[in-house]
Amino acid sequence: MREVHTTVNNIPMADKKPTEIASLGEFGLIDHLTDSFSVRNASTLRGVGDDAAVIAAGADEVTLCTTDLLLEGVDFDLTYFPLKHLGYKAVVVAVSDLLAMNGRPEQLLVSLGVSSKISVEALDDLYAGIRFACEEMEVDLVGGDTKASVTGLAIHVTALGRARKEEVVYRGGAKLHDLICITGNLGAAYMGLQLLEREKRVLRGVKDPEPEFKGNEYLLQRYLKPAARKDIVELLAEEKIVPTSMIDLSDGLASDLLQICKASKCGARIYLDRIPIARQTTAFAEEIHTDPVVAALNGGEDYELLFTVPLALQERVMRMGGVDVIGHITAENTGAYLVTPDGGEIRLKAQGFRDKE
Ligand SMILES: Nc1ncnc2c1ncn2[C@@H]1O[C@H](COP(=O)(O)OP(=O)(O)O)[C@@H](O)[C@H]1O
Ligand SMILES: Cc1ncc(C[n+]2csc(CCOP(=O)(O)OP(=O)(O)O)c2C)c(N)n1
Ligand SMILES: [Mg+2]
Repeated sequence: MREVHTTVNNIPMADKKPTEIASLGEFGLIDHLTDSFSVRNASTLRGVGDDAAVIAAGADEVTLCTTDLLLEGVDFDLTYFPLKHLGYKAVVVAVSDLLAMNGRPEQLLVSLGVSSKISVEALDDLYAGIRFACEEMEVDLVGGDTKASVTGLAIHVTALGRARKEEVVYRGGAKLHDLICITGNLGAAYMGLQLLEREKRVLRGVKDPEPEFKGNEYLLQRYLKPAARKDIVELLAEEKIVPTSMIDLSDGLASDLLQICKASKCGARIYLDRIPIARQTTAFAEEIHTDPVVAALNGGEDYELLFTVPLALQERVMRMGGVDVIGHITAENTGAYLVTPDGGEIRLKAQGFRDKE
């Protein structure tokens, strides 16, 4: 009998074992799946590869579009994640990608996969959080889709925004000697997650569990109710600063800075003692015998902004407040490094949450 040779993306299926997703990693998988697509419409100014897609809307304006999927058991655990907070966070995760393009968020579409164990009251709580986020970030809920789910809860948020064409900031615009700036502090959300997971472990099987969160409230807030930095995008506009590149910190500083380096074809030096880390993050990291810097580099879910500006804008950036300069852009062939206080250099590796999966 003749052997059948089907090919999928040029992989002969009859001769080869199926390729495990883990061998590509998430970013490798996205590239593998999307590489063979070309852009057909002149209105698609930027497709796959940045925080949001950029679509022409008139002569000077663009529409920005991004989508994020949150899955129960993967992105959140309903034993300790209040639904109101979850609704709020789902909006933040999507809106943050529009802000990372220097855009104004305007509309949201929210789709749900709802498992039978979820009550109408629980969904009311989820939507109270979504409503609160819509009011705070001045966005309109304009649609979505609702289905029963046979697995857990799935929340899928698409966010649309707008920007002037020349003000859109891409990942790929960082230039040699630019300053690397970040907002807020890093690693707190990851420590909040560690705290919640610890209390869940300790209190497993206890009838009326009373988790111990005293002194760590800030960590919980950063994990359960992160802020989208719309204030920073507004401040940048007030100061008339258009960053050369920008990304939101969802996957951890190391992984996200490497995305800037890859897209901008550059290297980077960041200084360990300049990475802002909150007191509670350091204290809790010590308590559980982990390194707060590792949490900042690889923890993820901070939803702060990382951007680069020309050296000449240092004073203006510092004047904004809430922004720290943590390093500078170097030539591509010098790689991306973390410089320790004793002058040691550690090569940055993408060890974000997703790369460990
Ligand atoms: N399954 C997919 N099909 C097409 N494009 C995708 C897919 N998954 C992710 N992307 C695109 O790949 C890029 C990187 O995705 P991701 O790292 O999730 O971005 P972000 O962290 O900013 O949300 C984005 O432009 C995103 O739209
Ligand atoms: C139960 C649980 N386990 C692990 C995590 C950690 N976690 C989930 S997503 C994520 C980073 C963001 O990744 P992704 O959803 O791919 O965001 P994107 O880059 O697409 O914006 C992290 C650190 C979590 N929040 N909850
Ligand atoms: Mg992003």
